[in-house]
Order: sequence, then C-alpha cells, then structure tokens
Amino acid sequence: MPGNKYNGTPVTPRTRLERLLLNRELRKFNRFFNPSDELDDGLKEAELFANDSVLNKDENCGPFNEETFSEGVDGSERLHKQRLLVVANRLPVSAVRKGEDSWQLEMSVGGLVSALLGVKEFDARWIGWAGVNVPDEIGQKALTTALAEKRCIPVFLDEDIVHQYYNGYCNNMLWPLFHYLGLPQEDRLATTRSFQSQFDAYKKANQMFADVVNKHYKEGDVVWCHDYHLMFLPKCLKEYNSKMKVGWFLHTPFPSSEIHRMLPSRSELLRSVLAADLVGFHTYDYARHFVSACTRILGLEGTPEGVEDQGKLTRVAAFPIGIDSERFIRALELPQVQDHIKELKERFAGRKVMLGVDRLDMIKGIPQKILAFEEFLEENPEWRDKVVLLQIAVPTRTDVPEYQKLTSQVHEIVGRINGRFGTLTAVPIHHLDRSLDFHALCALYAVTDVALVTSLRDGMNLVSYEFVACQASKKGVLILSEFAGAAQSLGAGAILVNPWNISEVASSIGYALNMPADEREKRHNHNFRHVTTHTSQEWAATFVRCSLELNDTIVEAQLRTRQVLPLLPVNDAVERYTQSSNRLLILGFNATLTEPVHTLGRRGSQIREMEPRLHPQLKEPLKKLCKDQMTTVVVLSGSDRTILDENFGEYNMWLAAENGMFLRRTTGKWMTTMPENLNMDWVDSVKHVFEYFTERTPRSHFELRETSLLWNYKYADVEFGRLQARDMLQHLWTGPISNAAVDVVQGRRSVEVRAVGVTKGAAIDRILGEIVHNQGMKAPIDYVLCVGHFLVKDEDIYTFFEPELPIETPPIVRCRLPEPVGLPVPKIPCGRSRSKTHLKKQRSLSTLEGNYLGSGGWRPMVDDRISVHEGSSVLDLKGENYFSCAVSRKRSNARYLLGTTDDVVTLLKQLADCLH
Ligand SMILES: O=P(O)(O)OC[C@H]1O[C@H](O[C@H]2O[C@H](CO)[C@@H](O)[C@H](O)[C@H]2O)[C@H](O)[C@@H](O)[C@@H]1O
Ligand SMILES: O=c1ccn([C@@H]2O[C@H](COP(=O)(O)OP(=O)(O)O)[C@@H](O)[C@H]2O)c(=O)[nH]1
Repeated sequence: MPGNKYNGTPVTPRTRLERLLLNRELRKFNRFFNPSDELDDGLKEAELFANDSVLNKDENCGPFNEETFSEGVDGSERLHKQRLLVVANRLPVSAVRKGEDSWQLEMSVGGLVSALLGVKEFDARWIGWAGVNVPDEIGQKALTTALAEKRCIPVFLDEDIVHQYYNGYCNNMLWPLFHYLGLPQEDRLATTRSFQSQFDAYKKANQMFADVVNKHYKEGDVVWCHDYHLMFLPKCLKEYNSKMKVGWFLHTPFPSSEIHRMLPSRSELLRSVLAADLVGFHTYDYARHFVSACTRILGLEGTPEGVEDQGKLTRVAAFPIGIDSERFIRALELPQVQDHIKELKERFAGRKVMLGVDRLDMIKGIPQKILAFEEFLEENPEWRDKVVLLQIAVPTRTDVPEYQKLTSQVHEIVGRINGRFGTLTAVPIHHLDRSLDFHALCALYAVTDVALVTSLRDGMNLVSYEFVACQASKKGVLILSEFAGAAQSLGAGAILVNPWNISEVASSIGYALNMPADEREKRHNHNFRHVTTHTSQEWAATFVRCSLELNDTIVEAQLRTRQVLPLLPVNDAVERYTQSSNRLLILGFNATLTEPVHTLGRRGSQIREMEPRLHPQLKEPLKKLCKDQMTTVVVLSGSDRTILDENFGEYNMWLAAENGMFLRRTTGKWMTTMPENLNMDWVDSVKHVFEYFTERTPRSHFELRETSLLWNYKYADVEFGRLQARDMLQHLWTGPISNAAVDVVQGRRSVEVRAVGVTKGAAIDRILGEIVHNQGMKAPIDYVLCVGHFLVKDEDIYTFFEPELPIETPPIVRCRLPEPVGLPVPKIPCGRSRSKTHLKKQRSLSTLEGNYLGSGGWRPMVDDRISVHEGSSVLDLKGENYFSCAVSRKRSNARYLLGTTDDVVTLLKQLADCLH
C-alpha cells in the first residue's frame, strides 16, 4: 500500500522501545485494515456473555455484571495464544458460599480488576485468593471447580494468614508506606501481632501462591505477578524454576528510597522483586525510585535498562495502565444506561453535578475533597443551590481500624456540611457508602460536570480515565490530584491540584464550574484521545510482549554472565590443591579476607571498615594453612604495614603491604621492594585535596600511606560521593598531579593516587624471588591460588601468571571521568581464551638460587633476573593448577569469580580441612 510504512522495506527496530512501538503500530494497522478481526472479537464476546452462566447477573454482582471477565473454555481458540498466568492477591471474583458444595461468584471492585478485565489477547488464567476462608475439603473442591469455569485458580489462605499477611503486613505496613503515610506508630490493628510475625505470614502466603503457580505452570508460560502483596513471589518462583519468565508489576506508587528504607525488611523485599526478569511501574518516577532504592539500599548498579547484580539484569520500566475504554463507550449506548442517565438528569436538573468515586481509603483524600467543597460553598454562596457533590465511597478493608475511623470521620464532615448548607428539600453532598454496578457508574460519569479526584497518593487512578471515557458528549472537567499517577498522562487536559491545599482545590472547583465550553472541549479532547489509545489491552500487551522479550533478557543476562566470570569450581580447586606438593596462596585482604560490611553506612560499620579486620571464621583455617609445610601463604594488600601486622602477626605467612611495596615474613622484619627512585613530592598537595573533599563529603575518609593516598566514600551518599569524586578528579588533574608521575586508580567508591610503578603485579616478581630464597625452596611451585578484590590497575597480578591476557587500561586516565549516575558502566571486553593446559607463556622468574640483597636490603630484581631453563623454574605450573579468583567483581582478568567474602571463607575452610 503506497505510503504505508509497514508495507515497503521492513523497518528493523534497533532498540526494545522501537520494537514495542513498532508492534503497537502494527496492531493498530492490522485493526484498521482487517476490521473483520475486531468483528470476530465482538462476536466472540457476545457469545461468551450468552454462555456466561456462572456469574450471577443481579445487582449483587458488582460493576461487571453484564460482562464477562473471561472468554469461556474454548481451548481450540487459545491454541495459538500466548499462555499467561496472572497472579494477584485477589481473583477478579469473590466467592460467596451458598451451601456445602455450592458457590456464587461475585465480581470484585477495584482498579486492578478493571484493568485486567481488558486483557483479551492472551490465553490467561488467574491465580489468587477468592476472598473467603474455606477450611473444608468439600468446599475447596467445589469452589475450585466453580472457579475453573472462569479460568480462575484459587489459593486457599486461612484466616490467620489473611489477618497477618493481608490486613497486617500488606494493608497496615506496605500500603501506608508506599503511599507516603509512614509506618504504624501505634498498635492500630488490635489483633495484629508483631511486625516479624506479619512478615513471616507474608512470606508464607507468597510461598503458597508460588506453590499453586508452580503446579499450573507449563513451559513457555509468562507468569505475571501483581502488586505489593506479592513482592516475595518472583524469588519463590525462580527458586522453583530459574527458567520461568517472571514479570512483576506494582499498582501502587513506589516511594522515594528515603521512605522505602524505613521498612525493616527493605533489602529482602527488593532482592525478591529483583529475581523477576521484568519489573514494571505505572510511571517513570516510581521506576526511578525503585532503581534508586536498589542502588542506595542494596548498593547495586542502576543502568538505563534496569538493575544489574553480578551480571544478572532485571529490566525496570514504566508501563502506564489504561482502561477498556470501548467497554465504557459502548455501555453508554445501552438502553438501561440511557434510562439511568435520563433519571439522573431529571433528578439533578438545574444543578451542576460534581462527582467523586473512590474506595473509602485514606489515600483517596476524601475528607480533603469534602472540606474543599465546603470552602467553595462558603466563598460562593450563589452556587449553594446550584451544585451537588455525589460521593461514592466504596467500603474497603473494613477490618482495619484505621479504615473504620476514616468512615466515621467522613460521615461526620458530610453531616456537618449538609447541616450547614442543606435545605429541607436538598443537600449539597450525597454520600454513598457502597459500590455501584457498572451501568450505574457509567451513567453517573456521563451526567457529571466536574469530576473531583483528590488522592493524596494513588498508583494511577482509573476513575479519572473512566470519567473521561464517558464524557464524549458532555465534555466535563476533571480536577485531578498531582499525586495520582494519572496526573502524568491526563495532566494536560485536567486541572491539577495539590489536595493538601484546600483553598487551591476550592478555587479550582470554581474555575471548573465556570469554564467556557471551548476550553472544556479542548481539554476533554486531549484526554479522551489519551484514554482511548492507551488502553488496558495495550498496557497488558506491552508488558507481556516485553516479558516475552525476556527470552532476549535471559539470553542477554546469560551472555553478560558469561562475559563476566564463571564461578570457581571449588571442588576442583581443592582436589588439585591436595594433589600438589608446593602450593602458593596469594590472598588480597580488603573485601577478600575481611568481614562483609553492609554497603549502607551505619556508624558502627564505618568505623570497622576504617580498621579492616580479618573475618573471624577465617582464623582457624588460615592458621592450619599457614602451618602446612607445603603451603606458602602471602597476603598482598593495599593496606599499610600496621594493619597487616595487627591482623596477621600471629600467623606464619608472608605480608606484602602497600600493594607489595613492603614485604616481610611474619617471623622477620619489614623490607622494601619499592623502586629506588620513587618520587613522592606530590603527596602533600594531594593530601590537601583529599582533606578538602573529606571535610565536605559526610562519611567519607582518607588513608595516608607511604606510597599512596586513598579517599574512600563507601559510606557516603552514593550519588553525592560519585559527584564529589568527579569533582575531586578535576581538582587533582588541574592541580597537584598535573605533572607528577602518579597513577590515579578509581575504585567503585574510592579514589587512590599512587606513585607510578606501585602495583601488585610489579611487586609480585620481587616478592616471589624473596620467598623462594628465604624459604630455601627446592621444588618449583606447582599450584597457585590467587584470590582478591583487586582493582583493575592491580590486575597485573593476573597478567603476571598469564602474560597473554590483555592488559587493561587503568580505569581512570586523564580523559576519562567517572560515569554519571544512571549511565551504563563501560564494558571491558573479556572475550579471551584461557588455556587449560600448561601455562606456556609463564613469565620466567628468578631461579631457585635467588637474587636478594639480604634482609632489610631488598632491591628491585628486574635486571638481575636470571632466565630459567626448564626444570629449574620457580614456577612449574600447569594451567589446571592455576586458580585466579576475583571476589565480587564482575569483570576481571581472573579466571573465576567468588561471589562474596563468605565464599572465600568456605573455600579456605575446605582447603584447610584437607590438611591433617
Ligand atoms: O483489593 P483491595 O485491598 O480491596 O484493594 C483494591 C485494589 O486497590 C489497589 O489498586 C491500585 O491499582 C489500580 C490499577 O492499577 C491503580 O489505578 C490504583 O491507583 C491502585 O491503588 C491495589 O493496588 C490493588 O491490589 C487492590 O486490589
Ligand atoms: O462503585 C464502584 C466504584 C468504583 N468501581 C471501580 O473501582 C475502580 C477503582 O480504581 P482506581 O484505580 O481508581 O483506584 P483503586 O480502588 O484501585 O485504588 C474503578 O475501575 C471503578 O470503576 C466500581 O466498580 N464500582
């Protein structure tokens, strides 16, 4: 077709976003040019309604009684559809028991349910709680059968779990916190036990959901977990099956990391969510807050794609929800809705109608709304008999005392205002403590002049979308809280208000009621276009398609994992250790042999970090290893001599301090391996810069060593620390070190300035020579285990053993500044082949005869080194007897990865256990 961009040369989308946009366009295009598809859908739907015998169609059925939420049981239809398991706390129906084995199903009310009803593109099954306690087997069986017809699968939660998990942890902890209402200050839930037992119940409930999902999961399914009730679920699911494609979507706001960090279980919850492959939020702000919480609380890397942890990427993105707008637009044509509209118009003739539709929840700002209306009436007496506010307040979470208190509060205010401004025949506020059915709601939306949404916080707020969808003829005004997610999509057409500012809301009511028709029309059209194009179908399709792309995500994550290091094959390393006769263990100290410290600086940890201490569990194994005649242990560290003395003085080992510039056997004195003409004139001026930044960066500190200076901001605010580091580097380069022979080494949270030549790799040659000489080693070393959290600059220690490895550029050279927060970390290529056979190119070392200058008089050996001939080399190392391990570093020249210092403990314990 001429001019059709999808008909000529295929457009190849380059990015995920481009692919999603292209898909969306293609779907629109198909709908436009293949309207028969739509017709089919319509027919299918009509048939399904006719077949819908399970849902009761009387008033009790709630808002969706004329429609179905499922497509029936036509298996063949679904053959080609993607299977989707939607897991949410609540099923879209609540069950009411009618007898021992008979159940009536009623639609649940709420935004999540409304939105997911629009999802028709997938072969979907719902898994969730039916909102009722069913202790007996007969009842459970009967309910399971009844729900199966609606493609729903129940999770049976008993009363105690519901109380602790749902009323307690979900609605008394997470809900208020995520909506910026803080944590409970008092025991508001009389029967609620402690936080810990609520959290345990939360985990237990999530595990029960996972069990059901796992039972129904088939290979290729996408599992879509919903909301704050199920933050633990992704982790449970991945534990069952790491290949499961798992997405998680949050319907509430995700608060600033400053709020989230109040939660006692903050880290555990974040980590569990991160087990998902895709994590979605309504708005970019919520996604940003989530990434920032992962960075600040877990210390993980945030990238534009998501959050990365040890090479595993969890994608994080905004997927703003929508509604099934067609369903609302169609409903307005139905005779019963038209009748209802007529009734309402007659009832409120001569008065403007204002409408509020909310669950009776603190976050909806109902008292604020009513108070603003009162102020408006107070200030505009001419409007008193010309306007009415209809407030639908759907009861919710009625077991929670806070909600009960809110109900009384609202009743009290409404009563007072009606008493104040009402007449014998009319009251200004009509308050309804109940839900309306779908058609009644549509009719109300249609007759409304001004809708008032004053949420103090709201994930999205679908009511505002539904109102806009029903306003095609009236073109009423939407007053919308700036704290609802919807403000980001409908903000252009709505009047945005701060609900806490009662006067601002009151004056906005006046502005809306008096708004000229052309302005109303413009605003409405803008929003109507948005609501009808950003539908719930689009929302779900985009999320699930993106989940399907998780194929890519998984592959990509695997690729990245492959690019980073494989885990150390511990058993192999131990076995080869036992089979060797002259073993060398080179161990880093900081972040290798030290106790793990939490990334978030607590005062206690910071002090401990400034004085690093040997991991207590390493004392025994280290003692054993050091005593072994056939094992030589070297601790090679950036730390100064005192620190190594304090920590290792009692062991029989070698200590190499300040990156190997000082060396001693613990039985002897310190000697220097420093190049003779090391110029240290720059130290004072660098020290001044470091002092300046330490004073101005709370919780940072610096260490003055003999051959280097280190500024550490590990405990400072991450983002501020990075900014300061950037600034510091500029200061350094333009001032004190502009002409000095120094290297600047940038760590993850540190900046170090060293004299050129001060590296572990440069020192190791000299260190080995001394060791061989001092110990009178006769046999060559046939096993090397080198473990450390070495910075890139110090990775020359690995190149020492494997000279064919690419030499990495030091991370910071004059032209390269630290990456700004949120930008991708440059990838260092790691694609190299590692010979498992004999290390042919092993660097020739000092011979067994040695070349030292006597104790205390060590001098560089480089020139004196005698090249070795086969057989008399210090090293006779087969490739498979060489194990280099980077501790918690994703990309490295080491052969293997050890995840944490705990893994180092396990390894050294195993080695020690082989010794008798
Ligand atoms: O099931 P309840 O505890 O009675 O609560 C009803 C639902 O409330 C919340 O809805 C959220 O989802 C909407 C759609 O994404 C969004 O527009 C709204 O801002 C949110 O508040 C809750 O997240 C659901 O889990 C509840 O089912
Ligand atoms: O009497 C009522 C009042 C509300 N709703 C529905 O409840 C949902 C409320 O969703 P929203 O996102 O506004 O807030 P939530 O209650 O999920 O926090 C909307 O789809 C409404 O149509 C309903 O079905 N009947």
